[in-house]
Order: sequence, then C-alpha cells, then structure tokens
Amino acid sequence: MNSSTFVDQDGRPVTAVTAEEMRAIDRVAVEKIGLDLPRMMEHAGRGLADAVLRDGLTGQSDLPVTVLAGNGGNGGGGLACARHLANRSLPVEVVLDRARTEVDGVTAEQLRILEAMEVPIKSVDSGADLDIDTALEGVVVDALIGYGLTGAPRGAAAELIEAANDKPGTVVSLDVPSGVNATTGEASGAAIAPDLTATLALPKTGLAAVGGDLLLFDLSIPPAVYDRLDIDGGRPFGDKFEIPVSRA
Ligand SMILES: NC(=O)C1=CN([C@@H]2O[C@H](COP(=O)(O)OP(=O)(O)OC[C@H]3O[C@@H](n4cnc5c(N)ncnc54)[C@H](O)[C@@H]3O)[C@@H](O)[C@H]2O)[C@@H](O)CC1
Ligand SMILES: [K+]
Repeated sequence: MNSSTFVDQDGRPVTAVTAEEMRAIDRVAVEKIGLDLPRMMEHAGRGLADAVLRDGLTGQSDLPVTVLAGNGGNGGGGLACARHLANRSLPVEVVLDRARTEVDGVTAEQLRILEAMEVPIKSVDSGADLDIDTALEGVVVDALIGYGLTGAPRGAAAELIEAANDKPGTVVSLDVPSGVNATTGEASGAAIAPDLTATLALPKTGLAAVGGDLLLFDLSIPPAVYDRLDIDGGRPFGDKFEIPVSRA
C-alpha cells in the first residue's frame, strides 16, 4: 500500500495511513499540539452527519436514522453525529453495543448530551427495550469500531454488524467499516459492508479493499503533526473541509 492507492477528484494522489500511523498522528496532535480529542471528535461527528444528509439519504423514508455506537473514539464520533442530525429535526435513535454504564471517557460526555436532548438511546444489553431488526429499518450509521479493532468482532458488536448487513437500507460507516482491519482491509469475522465510508484526516490503507463510496473529512490536524512524524500528509483538502476520494 502506498500514497497512490487513493486519488482525489482531479486524480491527484492522496496519502493513505495505517492504523498505527493514524494512532501516532492522533497522539502527536494531542500531546504536542494540544488539539484534544473532543475538538477532533466534533469535526468527525459533523462530517459524518454531513455524509448522512447528502444525496438525500434520509429522505428515503420517515424511519429513524439509527446510530450504532461503541465505547471508543469511533462511537463518540457517531454520538456527535446523532446530535447534529437531531438538531436538524431528523428522527434519530442510538443503539449502544453495551450497557450505558459501561460507556466512559469522552464518549460518555457525548452520550450525556444526547440524554439531555432526550434522543432515544437503546442498549443491546438492556434486551427488553430493543428489537435489533426493527431498530435497523432506516439509514444506519456505523460507529461501533474504527481503527481500534482488535481481533474479530465479539458479542453485541458482532450481532449489530450482522443485523445491519441483513437490512436493505443504506449504511454509512465512520472512518472504517466496523470489523474491517483499518490497515489491511481484512475481516476475520463479521464486518460492515457500507454504502459509504466517511473517513477522517487521511484514508486508511485498508479502505482499498472495501466497497462503497469514500468521503474524506478534515479533523483540523495541522501539517506540523505530519512533519513531526515524517508522514507526507500533503494538503488533500485544499480550501475544502471534505473531499470525495477514489481507489486508484
Ligand atoms: N483523533 C482521534 O483520535 C479521533 C478518533 N476518532 C475515531 O476514533 C477511532 C479510534 O478510537 P479508539 O482508539 O478509541 O478505538 P475505536 O473506537 O476504533 O475502537 C474501540 C472500541 O471498539 C471496541 N472493540 C475493539 N475490538 C473489538 C472486537 N473485536 N469486538 C467488539 N468490540 C471491539 C472496543 O471495546 C471499543 O469500544 C477512529 O477510528 C476514529 O473513527 C474520531 O472520533 C475523531 C478523533
Ligand atoms: K465504524
């Protein structure tokens, strides 16, 4: 995998990064530049909401958009997206892959905002209030697992991935489809087959092996971060905040 795996609309190469490189980019952004996770997560959530709203995806029916969320940075971006969609009067509901009490950190902060907004939040763990099949009838936002995947998806995350794939509706994944290894593109178990992936900062190398459309969203990571890591990040956004990207 190299920088010419992906191109922008004008055929210019867009650098791709592995999960390890992206983790380093995030770390340097936080530790050396002071760009903290909540700030970046806001960009992720807004970009994802924008991806869901484009092409009239949500005009397909009156069914709620279901945001599937895990406990990591990926889930937190999904929850921020849920807020933006709800603010646009779209019916939105959140399905967590664990009990609410097991959600922590910045992701729990995002969850508390949604609770205060009275956005419906269901949890696989709560069993009685969730029928997975009817919960996934409309557009599905996949924010269960991003580049933090370890091994094949387990438990409720695996169950939700399979249920989402069984539905005919549109699935939009945040950063990488849940269950897909961000570096290799391999899936050792259940993996989302997305219609669209909204990936962050730079495409992940594994996305070369994934189907569906690709949009790249700016996380506001300064070029100095890439310079420190000796990664040729380029300036893929030009004067935009998001660009369509294709597999070369
Ligand atoms: N700069 C950043 O760090 C940002 C990261 N963001 C998102 O955060 C992601 C990275 O965040 P994290 O490092 O927290 O990791 P992830 O959120 O990608 O993954 C961790 C979550 O996945 C679950 N998980 C991992 N392997 C699993 C398995 N085999 N079966 C079931 N569950 C599994 C963990 O329990 C945890 O809930 C990125 O892909 C990106 O989407 C964005 O929110 C914005 C900013
Ligand atoms: K995901």
